[in-house]
Amino acid sequence: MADLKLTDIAKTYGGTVEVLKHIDLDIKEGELIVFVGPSGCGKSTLLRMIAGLEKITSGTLEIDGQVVNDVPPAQRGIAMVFQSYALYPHMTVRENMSFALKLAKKSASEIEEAVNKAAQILQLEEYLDRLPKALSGGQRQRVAIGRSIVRDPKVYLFDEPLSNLDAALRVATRIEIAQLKESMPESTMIYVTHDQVEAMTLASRIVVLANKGIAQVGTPLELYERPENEFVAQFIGSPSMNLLAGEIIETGTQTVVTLDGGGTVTSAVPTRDNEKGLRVNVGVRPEDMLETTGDDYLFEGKVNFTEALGEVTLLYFNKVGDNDAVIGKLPGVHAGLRGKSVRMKAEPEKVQVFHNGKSLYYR
Ligand SMILES: Nc1ncnc2c1ncn2[C@@H]1O[C@H](COP(=O)(O)OP(=O)(O)OP(=O)(O)O)[C@@H](O)[C@H]1O
Repeated sequence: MADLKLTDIAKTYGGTVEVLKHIDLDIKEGELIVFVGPSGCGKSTLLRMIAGLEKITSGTLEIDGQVVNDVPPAQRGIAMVFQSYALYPHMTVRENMSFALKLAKKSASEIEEAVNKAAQILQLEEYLDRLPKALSGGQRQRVAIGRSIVRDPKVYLFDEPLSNLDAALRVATRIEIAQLKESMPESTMIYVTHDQVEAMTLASRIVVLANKGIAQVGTPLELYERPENEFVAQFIGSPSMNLLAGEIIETGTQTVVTLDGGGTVTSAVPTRDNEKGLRVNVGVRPEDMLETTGDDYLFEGKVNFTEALGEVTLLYFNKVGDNDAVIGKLPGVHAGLRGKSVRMKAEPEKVQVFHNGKSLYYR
């Protein structure tokens, strides 16, 4: 299938509205790359430039080593699946899936073979003679994916394909997409989503877009465990990672930080001698905060509010200085902690250290 290489790509609308700049990205055959980022950060724009539906303002896009900036969409070997399925309502599932192949003047037997194969992969065999209106939302989305599969594209592009589905169907269709990817290990896929769980579960690598550029590229666990900057730290994971301001008091293979709120914490992020005294933000995820009665706490605060979600309880503490309110997430039910003062600690491996917004882990 295909490798993609994006080099210094930029997009400006109407000569003045700069949306993306300096986008460098290597995508290898067989990867499922997910673009995430805040609303308006340019995810769809980047996908549409790859598809050829939007002009690339500057930079180069290569597919399998060939620069395709000026190659029309139909000749790029790309298939795009949209959030609105865009099925032809008066055509059956079979006709919808055959349409592009008919246009491409394929023979009847070739079309039949391709449609039957796609229908089998997507478990649509029993619906082939139905009209779209007689299908559920999830089935319609499968037909939309089927229309791409029959064309045997080099690259699949998905623009929020599940966002019109209800919660249960989203989960079921997400798993189907994951299985579809497993059944086509060599196909390259790029997937835009707002949904963190989709990003974490589907991606071989996630690209976080923010401030017109790439904030970080990495595997889901790299982004979760070692975010490069505070933006990614707080964008990935829910509730967001807590950031607590403090000062480095011990450097070395482990770093000790005293926090403005009174606590102390050890991080497995190493620091250099000359970084003693540096002002930093310590980052700890709510799920990595552990209750303690000892003196080795990083944070002590009154629980203002609790939310019991069944499997976990969220604890909402006071704000500490300029930072956001601290949130803890304890397994089980702890509604009784409301109004109490609680100490929280964290294991050194789970503690990030940021200076000027960037993780010291990556120097
Ligand atoms: N044709 C256009 N002319 C001018 N600006 C545009 C045009 N299309 C998109 N934009 C702007 O480009 C920016 C990026 O839009 P884009 O749709 O790529 O973002 P997105 O990350 O996909 O957003 P969302 O998550 O909300 O779908 C937005 O600020 C948008 O207003």
